[in-house]
Amino acid sequence: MTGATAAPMLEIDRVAKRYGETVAVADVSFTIEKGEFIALMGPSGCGKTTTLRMIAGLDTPSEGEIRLWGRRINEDAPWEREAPLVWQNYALFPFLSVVKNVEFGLKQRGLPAADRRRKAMEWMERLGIAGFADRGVDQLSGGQRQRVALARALALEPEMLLLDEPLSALDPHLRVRMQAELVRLHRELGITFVCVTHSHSEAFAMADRVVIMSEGRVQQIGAPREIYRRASNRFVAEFVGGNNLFSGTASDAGEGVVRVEGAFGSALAPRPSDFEILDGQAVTLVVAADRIDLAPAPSGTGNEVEARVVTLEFVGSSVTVFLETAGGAELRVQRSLHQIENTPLSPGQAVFARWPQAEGFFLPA
Ligand SMILES: Nc1ncnc2c1ncn2[C@@H]1O[C@H](COP(=O)(O)OP(=O)(O)OP(=O)(O)O)[C@@H](O)[C@H]1O
Repeated sequence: MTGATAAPMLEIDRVAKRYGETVAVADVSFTIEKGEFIALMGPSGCGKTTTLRMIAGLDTPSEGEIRLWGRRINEDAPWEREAPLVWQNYALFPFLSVVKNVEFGLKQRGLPAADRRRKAMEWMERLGIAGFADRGVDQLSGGQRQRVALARALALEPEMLLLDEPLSALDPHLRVRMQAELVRLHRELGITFVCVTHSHSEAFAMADRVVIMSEGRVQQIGAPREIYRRASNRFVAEFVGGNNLFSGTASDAGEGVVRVEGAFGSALAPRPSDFEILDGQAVTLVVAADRIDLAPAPSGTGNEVEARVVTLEFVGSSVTVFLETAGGAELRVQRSLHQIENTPLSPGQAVFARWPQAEGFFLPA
């Protein structure tokens, strides 16, 4: 459409979806700009698939409005929207060959046979599956099937591609490769991607912005780094993982600095600019586990907490050190395997956990 000057590509405006008594989506608003890669992420049942289905036109909102380039599309049927959904492999037609699967949408659109074959082959070449054109889809691996599903959707040249857990059926090794492939395709094609996932690593590795949902509501929207480094509430801080949430009592430490004292020990952190913290108020200080250092002796500078190593957890080349502070609070620190090898730690060992003042931030009450 013309005339709509700065309207975002897609607007989800106070959308709710109820199925009888069940509230699948309570109140969701966010916008998507053309060319973005958006990930909808949250725990099972938070309403992310329902949100995607409403964007696709497979479900109609009970309340609110969905606008594409400023135009309400609540009542538009899926085929009236330039947004084919790539579901997982089960959505491929097992009785059709690979090329017929890829051609399917083009045939529905009435494209002549020669044109749709040419277009299908182009996309299959691009996705590295042209060699399987005449195979049945049940003779393909998970990754190949995922490529067929992608080729089928992309052949329609959508403005926006909606992906529901596109990588969940793949083994971990293949998942990482397909993840890189999706990022590459997104960059090359300039199409807007909206992807539902419950996987942190997928969302944070692929998306420009992540929408974190819980119980049918948006908890935070932001670039992956922003969400990791500045969770806006307790749910997000806990959900993204890797954070310490220290409870304590606040007191003024002068010059834009707040002191927090609690079972974890005592620490200073910058006073937040967007909400107030009063003396004596109960607060939660967040410090990312990978921003804390461990040392055998106190240095006498910065935030320092005495603690004892409880256990170590090794996942790949990353090590999480679980500690207990002198006051009995839990503390976790993330190290690389390399760091642990250089400075071995063992359960029961006494250490000093330290972090720069600026690394801590407060959650709003
Ligand atoms: N057709 C339906 N009828 C009744 N309830 C539904 C329907 N679809 C979804 N729900 C409910 O709405 C809530 C949100 O579902 P939704 O599928 O959107 O969650 P999700 O975040 O995608 O979860 P998952 O990661 O498990 O797929 C759930 O409690 C679900 O049981």
